[in-house]
Amino acid sequence: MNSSVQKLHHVAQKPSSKIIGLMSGTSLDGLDIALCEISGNGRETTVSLEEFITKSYDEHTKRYLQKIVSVPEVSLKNVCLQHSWLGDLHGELVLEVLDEWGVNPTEIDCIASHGQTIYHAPKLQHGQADMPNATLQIGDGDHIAQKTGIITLSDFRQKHTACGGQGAPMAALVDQILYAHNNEERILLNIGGIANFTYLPAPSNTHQKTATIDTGPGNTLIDTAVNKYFNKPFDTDGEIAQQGSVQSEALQALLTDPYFQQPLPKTTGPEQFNLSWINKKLDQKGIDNLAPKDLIATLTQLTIKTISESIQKVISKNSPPTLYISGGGLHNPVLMNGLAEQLPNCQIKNFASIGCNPDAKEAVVFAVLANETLSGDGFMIDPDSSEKITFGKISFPD
Ligand SMILES: Nc1ncnc2c1ncn2[C@@H]1O[C@H](COP(=O)(O)OP(=O)(O)OP(=O)(O)O)[C@@H](O)[C@H]1O
Ligand SMILES: CC(=O)N[C@H]1[C@@H]2OC[C@@H](O2)[C@@H](O)[C@@H]1O[C@H](C)C(=O)O
Repeated sequence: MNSSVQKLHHVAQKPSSKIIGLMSGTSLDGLDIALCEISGNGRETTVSLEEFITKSYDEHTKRYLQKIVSVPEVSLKNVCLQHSWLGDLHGELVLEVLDEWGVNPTEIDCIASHGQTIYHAPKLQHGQADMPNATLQIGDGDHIAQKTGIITLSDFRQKHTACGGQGAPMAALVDQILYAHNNEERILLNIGGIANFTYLPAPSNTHQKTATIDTGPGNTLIDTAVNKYFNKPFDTDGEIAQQGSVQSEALQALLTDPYFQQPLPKTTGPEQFNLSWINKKLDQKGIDNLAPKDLIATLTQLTIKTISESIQKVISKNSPPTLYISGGGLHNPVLMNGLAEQLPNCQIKNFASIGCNPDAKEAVVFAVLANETLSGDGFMIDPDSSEKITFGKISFPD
Protein backbone atom coordinates (compact mmCIF):
# COMPACT_ATOMS: atom_id res chain seq x y z
CA MET A 1 0.00 0.00 0.00
CA ASN A 2 1.24 3.52 -0.75
CA SER A 3 2.63 5.03 2.47
CA SER A 4 0.32 8.08 2.38
CA VAL A 5 -2.73 5.88 1.84
CA GLN A 6 -1.51 3.80 4.77
CA LYS A 7 -1.21 6.95 6.90
CA LEU A 8 -4.70 8.01 5.85
CA HIS A 9 -6.04 4.56 6.73
CA HIS A 10 -4.43 4.86 10.15
CA VAL A 11 -5.80 8.38 10.76
CA ALA A 12 -9.29 7.29 9.71
CA GLN A 13 -9.27 4.55 12.35
CA LYS A 14 -7.98 6.61 15.25
CA PRO A 15 -10.56 7.20 18.00
CA SER A 16 -9.45 10.83 18.16
CA SER A 17 -7.54 13.03 15.69
CA LYS A 18 -5.69 16.33 15.74
CA ILE A 19 -7.07 18.38 12.87
CA ILE A 20 -6.16 21.95 11.94
CA GLY A 21 -9.05 23.94 10.46
CA LEU A 22 -8.13 26.90 8.22
CA MET A 23 -10.52 29.64 7.18
CA SER A 24 -9.79 32.74 5.13
CA GLY A 25 -13.08 34.62 5.18
CA THR A 26 -14.75 37.25 3.03
CA SER A 27 -13.43 40.10 5.21
CA LEU A 28 -9.84 39.33 4.13
CA ASP A 29 -8.65 40.13 7.64
CA GLY A 30 -6.42 37.09 7.88
CA LEU A 31 -6.19 33.32 8.17
CA ASP A 32 -8.05 31.71 11.09
CA ILE A 33 -6.11 28.69 12.36
CA ALA A 34 -7.85 26.30 14.77
CA LEU A 35 -6.11 23.28 16.24
CA CYS A 36 -8.83 20.80 17.20
CA GLU A 37 -8.86 17.42 18.89
CA ILE A 38 -11.86 15.63 17.37
CA SER A 39 -13.30 12.31 18.55
CA GLY A 40 -16.10 10.19 17.15
CA ASN A 41 -18.24 11.14 14.20
CA GLY A 42 -21.80 12.00 13.22
CA ARG A 43 -23.88 12.94 16.26
CA GLU A 44 -21.22 11.39 18.50
CA THR A 45 -18.63 13.96 17.41
CA THR A 46 -16.89 15.92 20.16
CA VAL A 47 -14.48 18.77 19.52
CA SER A 48 -11.96 20.34 21.81
CA LEU A 49 -10.38 23.55 20.52
CA GLU A 50 -6.79 23.31 21.72
CA GLU A 51 -5.35 26.43 20.11
CA PHE A 52 -6.65 29.27 17.97
CA ILE A 53 -5.16 32.30 16.28
CA THR A 54 -5.99 34.67 13.44
CA LYS A 55 -2.84 35.37 11.45
CA SER A 56 -3.58 38.84 10.07
CA TYR A 57 -2.76 39.50 6.42
CA ASP A 58 -0.42 42.43 5.90
CA GLU A 59 -1.56 45.31 3.67
CA HIS A 60 0.34 43.97 0.65
CA THR A 61 -1.31 40.53 0.92
CA LYS A 62 -4.74 42.07 1.40
CA ARG A 63 -4.34 44.38 -1.60
CA TYR A 64 -3.06 41.47 -3.75
CA LEU A 65 -6.11 39.37 -2.84
CA GLN A 66 -8.44 42.32 -3.44
CA LYS A 67 -7.29 42.35 -7.07
CA ILE A 68 -9.32 39.21 -7.70
CA VAL A 69 -11.67 38.55 -4.76
CA SER A 70 -15.29 38.99 -5.89
CA VAL A 71 -14.22 40.85 -9.03
CA PRO A 72 -16.15 39.50 -12.04
CA GLU A 73 -13.43 40.12 -14.63
CA VAL A 74 -9.79 39.67 -13.62
CA SER A 75 -6.44 38.64 -15.03
CA LEU A 76 -6.42 34.85 -15.40
CA LYS A 77 -2.68 35.04 -14.82
CA ASN A 78 -3.32 36.56 -11.36
CA VAL A 79 -5.82 33.82 -10.51
CA CYS A 80 -3.34 31.14 -11.53
CA LEU A 81 -0.48 32.69 -9.56
CA GLN A 82 -2.55 33.41 -6.47
CA HIS A 83 -3.95 29.87 -6.25
CA SER A 84 -0.43 28.46 -5.72
CA TRP A 85 0.93 31.46 -3.81
CA LEU A 86 -1.92 31.41 -1.26
CA GLY A 87 -1.52 27.64 -0.75
CA ASP A 88 2.17 28.21 0.00
CA LEU A 89 1.38 31.16 2.28
CA HIS A 90 -1.23 29.18 4.25
CA GLY A 91 1.25 26.29 4.60
CA GLU A 92 3.94 28.66 5.89
CA LEU A 93 1.51 30.26 8.37
CA VAL A 94 0.58 26.82 9.71
CA LEU A 95 4.24 25.94 10.25
CA GLU A 96 4.84 29.31 11.92
CA VAL A 97 2.00 28.89 14.45
CA LEU A 98 2.82 25.25 15.17
CA ASP A 99 6.27 26.46 16.10
CA GLU A 100 4.77 29.21 18.30
CA TRP A 101 2.52 26.64 19.99
CA GLY A 102 5.39 24.17 20.45
CA VAL A 103 3.61 21.50 18.41
CA ASN A 104 5.56 19.28 16.04
CA PRO A 105 3.91 19.00 12.57
CA THR A 106 4.19 15.19 12.87
CA GLU A 107 1.62 15.35 15.71
CA ILE A 108 -1.03 16.71 13.30
CA ASP A 109 -3.24 14.15 11.56
CA CYS A 110 -4.56 16.45 8.85
CA ILE A 111 -5.27 20.00 7.78
CA ALA A 112 -8.76 21.03 6.65
CA SER A 113 -8.43 24.13 4.48
CA HIS A 114 -11.35 26.22 3.28
CA GLY A 115 -9.13 28.51 1.21
CA GLN A 116 -10.21 31.95 0.01
CA THR A 117 -13.48 32.36 -1.87
CA ILE A 118 -12.64 34.41 -4.95
CA TYR A 119 -16.05 34.14 -6.56
CA HIS A 120 -19.39 32.88 -5.32
CA ALA A 121 -22.05 32.47 -7.99
CA PRO A 122 -25.21 30.66 -6.93
CA LYS A 123 -27.88 30.60 -9.67
CA LEU A 124 -29.81 33.30 -7.85
CA GLN A 125 -26.88 35.65 -8.32
CA HIS A 126 -25.48 34.74 -11.76
CA GLY A 127 -28.96 34.49 -13.29
CA GLN A 128 -27.92 32.24 -16.21
CA ALA A 129 -30.62 29.58 -16.46
CA ASP A 130 -28.36 27.11 -18.28
CA MET A 131 -25.53 27.32 -15.73
CA PRO A 132 -25.31 25.52 -12.36
CA ASN A 133 -24.66 26.87 -8.87
CA ALA A 134 -20.95 27.66 -8.78
CA THR A 135 -18.34 28.86 -6.32
CA LEU A 136 -14.54 29.08 -6.43
CA GLN A 137 -11.98 28.93 -3.63
CA ILE A 138 -8.20 29.31 -4.04
CA GLY A 139 -5.18 28.34 -1.89
CA ASP A 140 -4.24 24.98 -3.38
CA GLY A 141 -4.24 21.96 -1.03
CA ASP A 142 -1.23 20.24 -2.66
CA HIS A 143 0.85 23.31 -1.88
CA ILE A 144 -0.26 23.25 1.76
CA ALA A 145 0.50 19.51 2.03
CA GLN A 146 3.92 19.97 0.42
CA LYS A 147 4.90 22.91 2.62
CA THR A 148 3.78 21.31 5.88
CA GLY A 149 4.24 17.59 5.25
CA ILE A 150 0.68 17.14 6.54
CA ILE A 151 -2.19 15.41 4.69
CA THR A 152 -4.54 18.22 3.60
CA LEU A 153 -8.23 18.24 2.74
CA SER A 154 -9.40 21.27 0.78
CA ASP A 155 -11.96 22.65 -1.68
CA PHE A 156 -14.96 21.61 0.41
CA ARG A 157 -17.63 23.57 -1.41
CA GLN A 158 -17.43 21.90 -4.84
CA LYS A 159 -19.15 18.70 -3.69
CA HIS A 160 -21.98 20.78 -2.25
CA THR A 161 -22.69 22.38 -5.63
CA ALA A 162 -22.07 19.07 -7.46
CA CYS A 163 -24.85 17.55 -5.34
CA GLY A 164 -27.28 20.34 -6.15
CA GLY A 165 -26.52 22.66 -3.22
CA GLN A 166 -25.60 26.33 -3.51
CA GLY A 167 -22.06 25.88 -2.12
CA ALA A 168 -22.99 27.68 1.13
CA PRO A 169 -23.84 28.01 3.92
CA MET A 170 -22.21 24.73 5.01
CA ALA A 171 -21.78 25.43 8.73
CA ALA A 172 -25.32 24.15 9.33
CA LEU A 173 -24.20 20.59 8.59
CA VAL A 174 -21.81 20.74 11.51
CA ASP A 175 -24.08 22.88 13.72
CA GLN A 176 -26.73 20.16 13.57
CA ILE A 177 -24.44 17.44 14.85
CA LEU A 178 -22.65 19.51 17.48
CA TYR A 179 -25.22 21.95 18.82
CA ALA A 180 -28.82 20.69 18.36
CA HIS A 181 -30.39 20.60 21.82
CA ASN A 182 -33.30 18.55 23.12
CA ASN A 183 -35.10 21.30 25.01
CA GLU A 184 -33.85 24.53 23.51
CA GLU A 185 -34.67 26.21 20.22
CA ARG A 186 -31.39 27.60 18.96
CA ILE A 187 -30.16 30.02 16.34
CA LEU A 188 -26.44 30.01 15.64
CA LEU A 189 -25.74 33.37 14.03
CA ASN A 190 -22.35 34.15 12.50
CA ILE A 191 -21.68 37.77 11.60
CA GLY A 192 -18.65 37.74 9.32
CA GLY A 193 -18.38 39.68 6.05
CA ILE A 194 -21.67 38.02 5.19
CA ALA A 195 -24.09 37.09 7.98
CA ASN A 196 -25.60 33.63 8.15
CA PHE A 197 -27.45 31.49 10.64
CA THR A 198 -28.54 27.96 11.37
CA TYR A 199 -31.94 27.47 13.00
CA LEU A 200 -32.05 24.35 15.17
CA PRO A 201 -35.59 23.75 16.43
CA ALA A 202 -35.85 21.55 19.54
CA PRO A 203 -36.87 18.00 18.50
CA SER A 204 -40.16 18.42 20.40
CA ASN A 205 -41.07 21.22 17.96
CA THR A 206 -42.43 19.16 15.08
CA HIS A 207 -43.74 22.22 13.22
CA GLN A 208 -40.37 23.71 12.43
CA LYS A 209 -37.46 22.34 10.41
CA THR A 210 -33.75 23.05 10.57
CA ALA A 211 -32.99 25.95 8.27
CA THR A 212 -29.92 27.83 7.14
CA ILE A 213 -29.48 31.07 5.23
CA ASP A 214 -27.07 33.83 4.32
CA THR A 215 -29.12 36.82 5.48
CA GLY A 216 -27.04 39.29 3.42
CA PRO A 217 -24.32 41.74 4.45
CA GLY A 218 -22.80 41.27 7.90
CA ASN A 219 -19.75 43.53 8.13
CA THR A 220 -18.82 43.70 4.45
CA LEU A 221 -20.67 46.93 3.56
CA ILE A 222 -19.69 48.62 6.83
CA ASP A 223 -16.03 47.65 6.23
CA THR A 224 -16.01 48.83 2.63
CA ALA A 225 -17.59 52.22 3.45
CA VAL A 226 -15.37 52.75 6.53
CA ASN A 227 -12.39 51.95 4.36
CA LYS A 228 -13.44 54.45 1.71
CA TYR A 229 -14.47 57.36 3.93
CA PHE A 230 -12.32 56.86 7.04
CA ASN A 231 -9.35 54.94 5.66
CA LYS A 232 -9.69 52.27 8.35
CA PRO A 233 -10.29 48.51 7.89
CA PHE A 234 -13.47 48.46 10.02
CA ASP A 235 -15.63 50.46 12.43
CA THR A 236 -13.80 49.60 15.66
CA ASP A 237 -16.36 48.93 18.41
CA GLY A 238 -19.03 50.65 16.29
CA GLU A 239 -17.60 54.07 17.18
CA ILE A 240 -18.43 55.72 13.85
CA ALA A 241 -21.95 54.25 13.71
CA GLN A 242 -22.59 55.64 17.20
CA GLN A 243 -21.68 59.14 16.05
CA GLY A 244 -23.98 58.97 13.02
CA SER A 245 -27.73 58.61 12.75
CA VAL A 246 -29.71 56.15 10.67
CA GLN A 247 -31.23 57.82 7.60
CA SER A 248 -34.54 56.10 7.10
CA GLU A 249 -35.00 57.02 3.42
CA ALA A 250 -31.58 55.60 2.61
CA LEU A 251 -32.25 52.49 4.69
CA GLN A 252 -35.51 51.90 2.81
CA ALA A 253 -33.68 52.31 -0.50
CA LEU A 254 -31.17 49.61 0.48
CA LEU A 255 -33.89 47.30 1.76
CA THR A 256 -35.58 47.27 -1.67
CA ASP A 257 -33.04 44.71 -2.91
CA PRO A 258 -35.01 41.59 -3.94
CA TYR A 259 -32.46 39.30 -2.20
CA PHE A 260 -33.96 40.18 1.17
CA GLN A 261 -37.39 38.86 0.12
CA GLN A 262 -36.15 35.71 -1.66
CA PRO A 263 -37.30 32.47 -0.05
CA LEU A 264 -34.80 29.94 1.40
CA PRO A 265 -32.40 28.44 0.51
CA LYS A 266 -30.24 31.39 -0.44
CA THR A 267 -26.63 32.43 -0.29
CA THR A 268 -24.75 35.52 -1.33
CA GLY A 269 -21.41 37.33 -1.12
CA PRO A 270 -19.56 40.58 -1.77
CA GLU A 271 -20.08 39.94 -5.51
CA GLN A 272 -23.60 41.27 -4.86
CA PHE A 273 -23.23 43.45 -1.77
CA ASN A 274 -20.44 45.99 -2.36
CA LEU A 275 -19.76 49.72 -2.75
CA SER A 276 -21.30 49.91 -6.24
CA TRP A 277 -24.43 48.24 -4.88
CA ILE A 278 -24.74 50.94 -2.18
CA ASN A 279 -24.22 53.73 -4.73
CA LYS A 280 -26.69 52.23 -7.20
CA LYS A 281 -29.42 51.78 -4.58
CA LEU A 282 -29.00 55.32 -3.24
CA ASP A 283 -28.74 56.84 -6.75
CA GLN A 284 -32.00 55.19 -7.76
CA LYS A 285 -33.74 57.18 -5.01
CA GLY A 286 -31.80 60.36 -5.73
CA ILE A 287 -29.93 60.21 -2.40
CA ASP A 288 -26.47 61.70 -2.82
CA ASN A 289 -25.83 63.76 0.28
CA LEU A 290 -25.36 61.29 3.12
CA ALA A 291 -22.72 62.28 5.65
CA PRO A 292 -20.17 59.42 5.89
CA LYS A 293 -20.93 58.75 9.57
CA ASP A 294 -24.67 58.60 8.80
CA LEU A 295 -23.92 56.17 5.97
CA ILE A 296 -22.06 53.89 8.43
CA ALA A 297 -24.94 54.10 10.93
CA THR A 298 -27.40 53.27 8.13
CA LEU A 299 -25.36 50.32 6.84
CA THR A 300 -25.06 48.99 10.40
CA GLN A 301 -28.84 49.25 10.75
CA LEU A 302 -29.25 47.43 7.41
CA THR A 303 -27.30 44.48 8.82
CA ILE A 304 -29.40 44.52 12.02
CA LYS A 305 -32.71 44.72 10.12
CA THR A 306 -31.95 42.05 7.52
CA ILE A 307 -30.65 39.59 10.13
CA SER A 308 -33.57 40.12 12.50
CA GLU A 309 -36.23 39.99 9.77
CA SER A 310 -34.78 36.73 8.40
CA ILE A 311 -34.82 35.27 11.91
CA GLN A 312 -38.43 36.35 12.50
CA LYS A 313 -39.44 34.57 9.28
CA VAL A 314 -38.16 31.13 10.31
CA ILE A 315 -38.85 30.94 14.05
CA SER A 316 -41.98 29.88 15.84
CA LYS A 317 -43.72 32.81 17.54
CA ASN A 318 -44.63 30.57 20.51
CA SER A 319 -41.15 29.36 21.33
CA PRO A 320 -38.53 32.02 20.63
CA PRO A 321 -35.01 30.64 20.27
CA THR A 322 -31.83 31.52 22.09
CA LEU A 323 -29.43 33.26 19.73
CA TYR A 324 -25.76 32.25 19.96
CA ILE A 325 -23.56 34.74 18.12
CA SER A 326 -20.11 34.26 16.59
CA GLY A 327 -17.95 36.04 14.00
CA GLY A 328 -16.32 39.47 14.03
CA GLY A 329 -19.65 41.34 14.26
CA LEU A 330 -19.90 40.14 17.84
CA HIS A 331 -17.29 42.78 18.68
CA ASN A 332 -19.49 45.63 17.39
CA PRO A 333 -21.78 46.81 20.23
CA VAL A 334 -24.01 48.80 17.86
CA LEU A 335 -24.83 45.58 16.00
CA MET A 336 -25.35 43.66 19.23
CA ASN A 337 -27.61 46.28 20.84
CA GLY A 338 -29.59 46.66 17.62
CA LEU A 339 -30.23 42.92 17.42
CA ALA A 340 -31.36 42.83 21.06
CA GLU A 341 -33.78 45.68 20.32
CA GLN A 342 -35.22 44.06 17.17
CA LEU A 343 -35.51 40.58 18.73
CA PRO A 344 -36.87 41.30 22.22
CA ASN A 345 -38.21 37.75 22.68
CA CYS A 346 -34.89 36.04 21.99
CA GLN A 347 -32.19 35.56 24.57
CA ILE A 348 -28.86 36.59 23.07
CA LYS A 349 -25.65 34.84 24.11
CA ASN A 350 -22.06 34.62 23.02
CA PHE A 351 -21.42 31.41 21.03
CA ALA A 352 -18.63 30.66 23.55
CA SER A 353 -21.31 29.60 26.06
CA ILE A 354 -22.14 26.45 24.03
CA GLY A 355 -19.20 26.11 21.69
CA CYS A 356 -15.74 27.55 21.49
CA ASN A 357 -14.01 30.87 20.85
CA PRO A 358 -16.59 32.64 18.61
CA ASP A 359 -13.88 33.81 16.20
CA ALA A 360 -12.82 30.19 15.66
CA LYS A 361 -16.23 28.79 14.77
CA GLU A 362 -15.89 28.65 10.98
CA ALA A 363 -12.35 27.17 11.04
CA VAL A 364 -13.65 24.46 13.39
CA VAL A 365 -16.51 23.75 10.96
CA PHE A 366 -14.04 22.73 8.26
CA ALA A 367 -12.05 20.58 10.70
CA VAL A 368 -15.25 18.69 11.52
CA LEU A 369 -16.17 18.32 7.84
CA ALA A 370 -12.72 16.76 7.26
CA ASN A 371 -13.12 14.47 10.27
CA GLU A 372 -16.38 13.17 8.81
CA THR A 373 -14.76 12.59 5.41
CA LEU A 374 -11.97 10.55 6.98
CA SER A 375 -13.82 8.55 9.58
CA GLY A 376 -17.58 9.11 9.32
CA ASP A 377 -20.52 8.48 7.00
CA GLY A 378 -20.97 12.06 5.84
CA PHE A 379 -23.87 14.48 5.88
CA MET A 380 -27.35 14.59 4.38
CA ILE A 381 -27.74 17.74 2.31
CA ASP A 382 -31.11 16.90 0.81
CA PRO A 383 -33.79 16.61 3.51
CA ASP A 384 -35.87 14.43 1.17
CA SER A 385 -33.13 11.85 0.70
CA SER A 386 -31.21 9.71 3.19
CA GLU A 387 -28.10 9.75 0.98
CA LYS A 388 -25.01 10.95 2.83
CA ILE A 389 -22.08 12.73 1.26
CA THR A 390 -18.61 13.81 2.34
CA PHE A 391 -16.66 16.92 1.40
CA GLY A 392 -13.09 17.88 0.52
CA LYS A 393 -10.29 16.73 -1.77
CA ILE A 394 -7.32 14.90 -0.31
CA SER A 395 -3.72 16.03 -0.94
CA PHE A 396 -0.75 13.93 0.13
CA PRO A 397 2.59 15.49 1.01
CA ASP A 398 4.51 12.87 -1.00
N1 LIG B 1 -13.67 45.40 17.55
C1 LIG B 1 -14.44 45.33 16.44
N2 LIG B 1 -15.38 46.28 16.24
C2 LIG B 1 -16.18 46.25 15.15
N3 LIG B 1 -16.12 45.30 14.21
C3 LIG B 1 -15.19 44.33 14.36
C4 LIG B 1 -14.32 44.29 15.48
N4 LIG B 1 -13.54 43.18 15.36
C5 LIG B 1 -13.90 42.58 14.20
N5 LIG B 1 -14.89 43.26 13.59
C6 LIG B 1 -15.54 42.98 12.30
O1 LIG B 1 -15.44 41.60 12.02
C7 LIG B 1 -14.90 41.42 10.69
C8 LIG B 1 -14.19 40.10 10.63
O2 LIG B 1 -15.11 39.10 10.93
P1 LIG B 1 -14.88 37.58 10.57
O3 LIG B 1 -13.43 37.27 10.71
O4 LIG B 1 -15.87 36.79 11.32
O5 LIG B 1 -15.26 37.60 9.03
P2 LIG B 1 -14.88 36.57 7.88
O6 LIG B 1 -14.67 35.21 8.49
O7 LIG B 1 -13.77 37.16 7.10
O8 LIG B 1 -16.19 36.62 6.99
P3 LIG B 1 -17.17 35.42 6.48
O9 LIG B 1 -17.61 34.69 7.69
O10 LIG B 1 -18.26 36.17 5.78
O11 LIG B 1 -16.33 34.62 5.53
C9 LIG B 1 -14.01 42.63 10.48
O12 LIG B 1 -13.81 42.87 9.11
C10 LIG B 1 -14.83 43.71 11.17
O13 LIG B 1 -15.82 44.20 10.32
C1 LIG C 1 -18.87 31.21 -0.47
C2 LIG C 1 -18.39 31.50 0.91
O1 LIG C 1 -17.21 31.44 1.17
N1 LIG C 1 -19.33 31.80 1.81
C3 LIG C 1 -19.01 32.01 3.21
C4 LIG C 1 -19.19 33.47 3.57
O2 LIG C 1 -18.96 33.65 4.97
C5 LIG C 1 -20.21 33.57 5.63
C6 LIG C 1 -21.18 33.21 4.56
O3 LIG C 1 -20.56 33.82 3.43
C7 LIG C 1 -21.24 31.68 4.35
O4 LIG C 1 -22.13 31.44 3.28
C8 LIG C 1 -19.89 31.06 3.99
O5 LIG C 1 -19.16 30.53 5.05
C9 LIG C 1 -19.64 29.69 6.06
C10 LIG C 1 -18.49 29.06 6.79
C11 LIG C 1 -20.59 28.59 5.61
O6 LIG C 1 -20.47 28.04 4.53
O7 LIG C 1 -21.45 28.23 6.44
